[in-house]
Amino acid sequence: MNQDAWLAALVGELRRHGVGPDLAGHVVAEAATHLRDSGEPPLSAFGAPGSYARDVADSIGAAAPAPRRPPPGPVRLDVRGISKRYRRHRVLSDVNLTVRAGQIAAVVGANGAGKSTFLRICAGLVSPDRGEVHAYGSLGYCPQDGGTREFLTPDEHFVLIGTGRDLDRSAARRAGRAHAARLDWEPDRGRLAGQLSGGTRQKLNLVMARLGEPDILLLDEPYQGFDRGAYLDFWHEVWRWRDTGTAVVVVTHLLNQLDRVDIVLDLTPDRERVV
Ligand SMILES: Nc1ncnc2c1ncn2[C@@H]1O[C@H](COP(=O)(O)OP(=O)(O)OP(=O)(O)O)[C@@H](O)[C@H]1O
Repeated sequence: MNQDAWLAALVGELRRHGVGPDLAGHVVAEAATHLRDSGEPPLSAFGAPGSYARDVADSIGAAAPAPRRPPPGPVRLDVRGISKRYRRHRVLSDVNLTVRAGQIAAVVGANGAGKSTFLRICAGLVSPDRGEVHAYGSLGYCPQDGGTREFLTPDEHFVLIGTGRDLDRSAARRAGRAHAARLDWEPDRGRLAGQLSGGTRQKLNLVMARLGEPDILLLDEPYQGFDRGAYLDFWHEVWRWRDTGTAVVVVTHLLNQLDRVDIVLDLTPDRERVV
C-alpha cells in the first residue's frame, strides 16, 4: 500500500473509531510528517491503518476521565522576552514560557518557526539576542539527532553522561538500562551507537537526557524514527515523568496529544497562522 493510499485509509479508520476531525487532522499530518522524514513504508512504521486508528482511539479513551495527578509545583523554567535573529532573518520575537514542576509544555509551529532554536536557547547552547532564561533545577536535553558518539556502546554513553550527573559506572549503566527497558529496548553489549538503527539511536539520546532524573527535560522531537509502539511508549513515559514532578518541554511538529499537555507554545509567526 503506498503512502497516499495508507493516509487516505487512516482518515476513514479514524472516523470509524470515533476520533474527531480536529484530532484526526493532527494525527494524519503527524503521520505524514513522520513518513516523509523517515522514508519508511507506512505499514512497517505504523502497521495497518485500522490498528493504528484503534490505538489512537484507545490512547484518547485512556485520557478520559483525566487521571488523578499532583498539582503543578514550583516554577522550573522561566523564559522571558526571548528574541533571536540569524543575520536579517528574525527567528524568535519576544517569546515567553513558564513551566512548573509536573507540567508538560508542547512547542509547536511550522517548519522553520524556530522550535529547535528556542529549545537550544533554553538548554544554554545558543545565546538569545534579547531576553532571559532561568532554569531552577537540573536540566536534561535531547536533541533532534546527533547526540550520540558512533564508536561508543550505549553502556559507555550511560557512563559518560552519568559521570556528569553524580552516578558511578554501575549506577549509570543500571539507570540507563532501566530507562531503555521502558522504551522496550535492551541495549546489546557489544554494539556501537553507529551500528544502531535511527530510531534506536534516538532512544539512546532520550535515555541520556533522562539519566540522573533531571528536574527539567527539554526534548526536541525525540521520537524521529520510532515505530508506532515506541511512539506510544514515549508519550506514556512523558506523562509518567510529568506525574512524578518533572517539568517537560517537548518540541513537536504537530501533536496528536494536545489534550494531554498543560501548555502549548505556538511559534508560528502571526502572518502564517491559520485560524
Ligand atoms: N545556526 C544557524 N545559522 C543561521 N540560520 C539558522 C541557524 N539555525 C537555524 N537557523 C534558521 O532559523 C530558522 C529556524 O530554525 P529552527 O531549526 O529553529 O526551526 P524549527 O521550527 O525547529 O524547524 P523544523 O520544524 O524544520 O525542525 C530557520 O530558517 C533556520 O534556517
